[in-house]
Amino acid sequence: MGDVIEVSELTKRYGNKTAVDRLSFTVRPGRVTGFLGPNGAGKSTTLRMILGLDSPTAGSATVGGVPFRQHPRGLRHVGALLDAGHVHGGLSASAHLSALARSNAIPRCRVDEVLQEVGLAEAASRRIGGFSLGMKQRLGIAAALLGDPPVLMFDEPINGMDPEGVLWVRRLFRRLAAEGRTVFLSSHLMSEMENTADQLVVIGRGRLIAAESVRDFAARGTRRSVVVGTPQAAELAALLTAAGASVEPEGSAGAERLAVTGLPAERIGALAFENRIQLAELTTRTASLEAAFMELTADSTEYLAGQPR
Ligand SMILES: Nc1ncnc2c1ncn2[C@@H]1O[C@H](COP(=O)(O)OP(=O)(O)OP(=O)(O)O)[C@@H](O)[C@H]1O
Repeated sequence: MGDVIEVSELTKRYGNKTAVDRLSFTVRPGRVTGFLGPNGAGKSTTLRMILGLDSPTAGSATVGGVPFRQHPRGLRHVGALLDAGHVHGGLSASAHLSALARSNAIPRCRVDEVLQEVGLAEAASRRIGGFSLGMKQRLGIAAALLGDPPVLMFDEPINGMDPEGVLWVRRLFRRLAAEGRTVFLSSHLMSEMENTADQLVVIGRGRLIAAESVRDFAARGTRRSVVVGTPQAAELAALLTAAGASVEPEGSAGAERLAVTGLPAERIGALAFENRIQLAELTTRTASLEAAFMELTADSTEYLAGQPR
């Protein structure tokens, strides 16, 4: 159902500042793709170019093989939330969505459906001016969903949401992807993407840093290790070292936990079993995504501790 978003050698310069630098990546349907980068990395500029709101200095961006501006179906083809604060505060939620529906030839009944969907049915006739940021995000998501589009893009959709809102929006994105849509969302926080996205496009200073699955991205960070708890720590450590693993005691001296790298949990368990060593714990520690992200973008943050770089 979804369409592929294809960004190719996309470049945007403002004067002598290069906001987006020969960026190429593909966003596929049926999964949630996170667009990740520190503040000022060029995410919003890229999204605006995909939507045809900014023209590239060089390169191209297409949705379903065609530049977005050439799609006759507009909101019925790509739904987007760019800046939740950028709505007319004097209108009610329902009037705002009705106007959008009219100008995009979307049936009026969709307005009530999407308000219901985002949990704003009760607030439909209230002025948007009095909405919290979280409510404005929900309204922006409602606008993106209005045309029931196969492609959805959201810029920092989780900003300003309360914990319950975050859980709701995660489920919504996952469902939209499961329906076969293309779902592309930006964030500057790895922690937001960790439980939401399947795929990641990571940029820093306008350049591509990584485009891969969340799992592969995590594997780039700290090496995978296995934590083993046992009352026979010294004995097991000797066996594991002999089998080629590297072993570090965990915590304070005399602790009965070992951090093991270089052998998978199954091998460690088998070795212990064969040698009648009792295990109290055997846990594979997955690399922290946050660590991988910090490591990879360390050179690309625009400002470090308030210092322009
Ligand atoms: N209209 C503009 N004129 C000049 N510079 C701009 C303009 N728009 C963006 N920039 C610059 O381009 C760079 C990328 O900005 P962009 O807003 O795309 O980043 P971002 O990754 O979305 O960051 P944030 O999360 O802070 O919004 C920044 O250095 C920004 O200052």
